[in-house]
Formats: sequence, C-alpha cells, structure tokens
Amino acid sequence: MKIGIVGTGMVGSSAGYAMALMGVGTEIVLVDANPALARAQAQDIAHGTPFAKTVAIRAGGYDDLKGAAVVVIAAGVSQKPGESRLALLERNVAVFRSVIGGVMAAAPETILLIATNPVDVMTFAAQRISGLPAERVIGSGTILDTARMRSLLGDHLGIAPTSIHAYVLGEHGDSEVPVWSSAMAGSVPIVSFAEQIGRPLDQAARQSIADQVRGAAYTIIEGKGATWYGIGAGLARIVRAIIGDERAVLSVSQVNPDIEGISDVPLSLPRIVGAEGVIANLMPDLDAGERAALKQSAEVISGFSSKLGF
Ligand SMILES: NC(=O)C1=CN([C@@H]2O[C@H](COP(=O)(O)OP(=O)(O)OC[C@H]3O[C@@H](n4cnc5c(N)ncnc54)[C@H](O)[C@@H]3O)[C@@H](O)[C@H]2O)C=CC1
Ligand SMILES: CC(=O)C(=O)O
Repeated sequence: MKIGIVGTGMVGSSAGYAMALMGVGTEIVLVDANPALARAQAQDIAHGTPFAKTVAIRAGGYDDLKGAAVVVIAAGVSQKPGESRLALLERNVAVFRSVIGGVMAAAPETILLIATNPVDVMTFAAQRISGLPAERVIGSGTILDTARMRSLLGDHLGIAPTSIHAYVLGEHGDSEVPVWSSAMAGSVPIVSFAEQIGRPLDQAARQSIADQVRGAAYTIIEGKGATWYGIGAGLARIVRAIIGDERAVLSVSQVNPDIEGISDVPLSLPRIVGAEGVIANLMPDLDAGERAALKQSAEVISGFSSKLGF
C-alpha cells in the first residue's frame, strides 16, 4: 500500500524512517519543496531497509502520490525556542494552501494525516481546504502527549508504558487535558494501582507528570532545536492503524461538530481509527475539572480556527 509524506524535514523523514523500520506500507513517496532534500532523505532511509522490513522508499512529486492510501503532511515551519505552537499559524496556513491542493489533485480519495503545528488548527485548515469529510482528515493531535504521559507514568510506576491506559485530550499544546479520572494501569484504576505497589500518585506527583508532558516540547526544543523521534513513531502508528484497518483506539485530532457547546472545533478525543479514517469518536467519563478544562481547550483552539475565514 502506498503512503505519501509531504514535508521531509525532521518530522516527515522520521515518520518515513519509523514506517520503514516497522514495515508499515509497501511504498513510501517523499515530496518536499526542496526536491534534493526529499531525494537525500529517501536514499538515507532506503539504506536502512536491508536491516528492517522491506519497504520501497523514493522521492517524487505530487503526481507520484496517485493512489496513496494516506498522505502525511509535515510541511511548514516549526517552533523556535520559547515560541508557542500557535505562533506558527499564519505561515503554515499559507503553506497548506499550496500543499493540500497538490495532494488532492493527485489523490482525491486519500486520508490526510496532519502533523504540522499548530496541529489542531492545521487539521481544521486541511479539512476546509481539501473539502474531505472530517473523518478523513486526521491530526496527530495528542497522540504524542498521550505517549509522553504513558512513558512518564511507566517510569513512575516501574511498569511497561504499554500497560498504561491513560489519555491526554484537547489541544496538542498548552491547554491540553491529562485525564486522570479514568486512567488505568492494567485493569486497575491508576491511583489505586500506585498505592498497591507503594509508589503513590498523589496530587503533587500527578501535577509534576502533567507539567512535564505539557513542557516536553519546550524542553526538547531548548536542548536540540526541534522534536522528531516521538512524533515520527506516533505518525507511523496512526498510519499502521489506517492501512491495516486495525480499529485501534488512539487519541487523535479531528474537526468535531460540538464540544461542550463549541461548534466545529478541531481537537483530540480517543477515536477508533481504521481504513476509512476515524470510524467513531469516544467521549471518556470526565470529572468536573477535566470537563471544564476540555471546554477551555476547545475555546482556545476555536479562538484561532474560527478566525481563519474558511
Ligand atoms: N504534531 C506534532 O506532534 C509535532 C509537529 N511538529 C511540527 O511539524 C512541522 C515540521 O517540523 P520539522 O520537520 O521539524 O521542520 P523542518 O523545517 O525540518 O521540515 C519542514 C519541511 O517542510 C518543507 N516545506 C515547507 N514548505 C513547503 C511546501 N510549500 N511544500 C512542500 N514542502 C514544504 C521544507 O522544505 C522542510 O523540508 C512543524 O510545523 C512542527 O512544529 C513537530 C513535532 C511534533
Ligand atoms: C513540537 C511539538 O509539537 C511537540 O514535540 O510536541
């Protein structure tokens, strides 16, 4: 199955590399405004495939995306140290006006998977520019924040992050909402699990983990200029769910008709992801504080998306 990636800088190339190592798809086509970069990334990743699952990876133009089941969009600018994701909006919407047109002309039946920041608002822009139904325009959303939360909780509890079932919802950004009230370790509510094994998750421990998740991008950007490995793996995971029709439950972004009274707002909820894109949206049981935080997150995003003029 063919997968396209538009924007082959750090994020796009890391997604391609993760897909090649995980054996996601049979053919990956890399497209970039800088064709020499796309060619170099394709060659470099291809040299890893003899050690991995065999995936053909090559550079191309928009025409080469014809027949792609999924096209990942990671084109645009990224944050400088201290800059918020929302500060990138205007520049990246301009990039999307040309990129999405090129993709849709070649692959009108595709599913778009958006990584470019601010990812929720860019998912909204991509949906409006492409005219695709909302369930076929997926933003990576909080898949990365959820992974960061599970990784930190795994460290705290001394268990595999894959045994933790907890989500970050809302914006992939400063207003994100870690959901503690329904978080589980194995099949045990996480606070009870933590008490039973003598590693309590009291309010201070939960706040510290939430702060580290929210601040992770800022911390990493301060240290190495950008983030790419975590999101590269997250994008490969979403693509695998789509092309394998896995019906996996993942926290990803999509334009929602209504969240807490706010209409047409793009944000992350747990969603069932398969061959048709998002198959169903799930609203977890939230406590009053989490519900208010989700509404506030929706308001922050809507404050930007509703002013785009789409
Ligand atoms: N969703 C998430 O969780 C994450 C999102 N990001 C975002 O991903 C985006 C990409 O980040 P990086 O790869 O680090 O940036 P980068 O600067 O390394 O790569 C961006 C690429 O986009 C290409 N590009 C720009 N305009 C284009 C156009 N009109 N057509 C085709 N290609 C074009 C550039 O040539 C460049 O190769 C940023 O917006 C960044 O904030 C980054 C990390 C995590
Ligand atoms: C840059 C970004 O969005 C992240 O690493 O979360």
